[in-house]
Amino acid sequence: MKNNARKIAIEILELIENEKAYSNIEINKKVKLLEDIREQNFVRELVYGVLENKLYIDNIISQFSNTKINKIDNIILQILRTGVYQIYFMKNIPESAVCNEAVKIAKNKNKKRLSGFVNGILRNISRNKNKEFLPDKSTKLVDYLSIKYSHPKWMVKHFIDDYNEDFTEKLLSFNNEKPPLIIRVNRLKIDRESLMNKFMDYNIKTERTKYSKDGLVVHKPKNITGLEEFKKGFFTIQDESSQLVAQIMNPKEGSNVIDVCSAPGGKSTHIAELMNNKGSILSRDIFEHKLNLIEQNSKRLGIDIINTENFDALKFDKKIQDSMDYCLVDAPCSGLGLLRRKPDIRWNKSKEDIEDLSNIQLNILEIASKYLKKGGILIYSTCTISKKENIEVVNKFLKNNINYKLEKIDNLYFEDKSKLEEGHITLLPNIHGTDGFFIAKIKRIR
Ligand SMILES: C[S@@+](CC[C@H](N)C(=O)[O-])C[C@H]1O[C@@H](n2cnc3c(N)ncnc32)[C@H](O)[C@@H]1O
Repeated sequence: MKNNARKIAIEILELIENEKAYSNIEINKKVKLLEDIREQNFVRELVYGVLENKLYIDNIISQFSNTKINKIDNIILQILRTGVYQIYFMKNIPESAVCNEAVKIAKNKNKKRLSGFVNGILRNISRNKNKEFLPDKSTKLVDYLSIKYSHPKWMVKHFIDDYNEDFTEKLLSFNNEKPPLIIRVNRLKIDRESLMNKFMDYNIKTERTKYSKDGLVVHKPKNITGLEEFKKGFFTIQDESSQLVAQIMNPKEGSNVIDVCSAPGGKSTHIAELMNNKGSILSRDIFEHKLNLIEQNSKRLGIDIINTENFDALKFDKKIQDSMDYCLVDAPCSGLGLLRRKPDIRWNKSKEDIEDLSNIQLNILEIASKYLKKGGILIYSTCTISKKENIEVVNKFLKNNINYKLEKIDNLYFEDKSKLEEGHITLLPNIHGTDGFFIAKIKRIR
């Protein structure tokens, strides 16, 4: 069983749990061991399926195991989780095959002693697979939502506090759906309609995005980064909500722009495209190695107005004070708007992170604002829907800085017109169908 898809998925899950490895990086590394594309997709489905349904799956295992979940040997636990996922969510796989394969993997992993435990539990679960074992919804709502949709309890409470119970249930359910693939058309090289036609030549159907003027939804994507059009820089993979940041900034050709947290360059390169590659963009990040990604992306997209620099946004840089027409703070954040694309975030963030991050965000915003000229535009964005990291940061900033005010957003279609008037929008996954995002447009008035 050298390159067995189930075994590879189990090894990836073990690395994610024990070493906090990133699912997308580990999957991309390990699926290369499998030649068959269907086998590769099976690994993806198992890893993401288990990560998205971990609490639900563990709750089932705990009904049949005398050993507590946190006392079960880690490899055995991953074998059980992938087994339960297949039994409950992949109904076309025969359950006997699921149990037999799980036992074989346990033996192969030198856990022969525990293979009987695996066999007993999975066979028992398979006999009872129509039961859900959920807490009572009316008396234990947070526990119910946490287990049913597999989000940690603190996160469920956090969403209920920020929004409400009904919204939270819809959001959690949406976070377990498969996200679509969205791309951004590079206007420097091609227009949206022409790129749609090129995709048609490959029999790939695309559709214009609802909010972004540069976006396309790609239906049934097949290895699109292998296409000549990608290599030639005709498009970038980027969610629709993230595309709205540069769109709302709406920078003029020839401007001076700074992006203080810019890697891997998704928004810096979009800003350059909107500026018709004329002007100057200073793209900074605290991680030197990530700056290479911005350079690679710029080269592919035909952009030469971006200069990268390794610089800590928490440090003030006097020499560029009052010099920028536009400034972007795409701040480090909890990522709670990305739970559909990155289920690992559910398990590696804590409530305390939100408090810590909101302090960092405010500090970065305060410092970055000093780089703007009078009349300049400051965009603050995050990929979270947590109010503490979003509007509350902006309000604190405005309270301390009377020379800045929120500015009306006048170049975007958005259902809630009052938010456009106020100068900030929040994209909510279950309402707008995008990743969760917050974008505020602030102007330096004095
Ligand atoms: C949300 S990501 C930026 C994504 C990027 N704007 C894009 O569109 O591709 C936040 C970035 O902030 C960087 N970062 C975190 N702390 C920082 C700091 N103190 N100074 C500068 N960059 C920082 C991270 O390395 C990360 O690349």
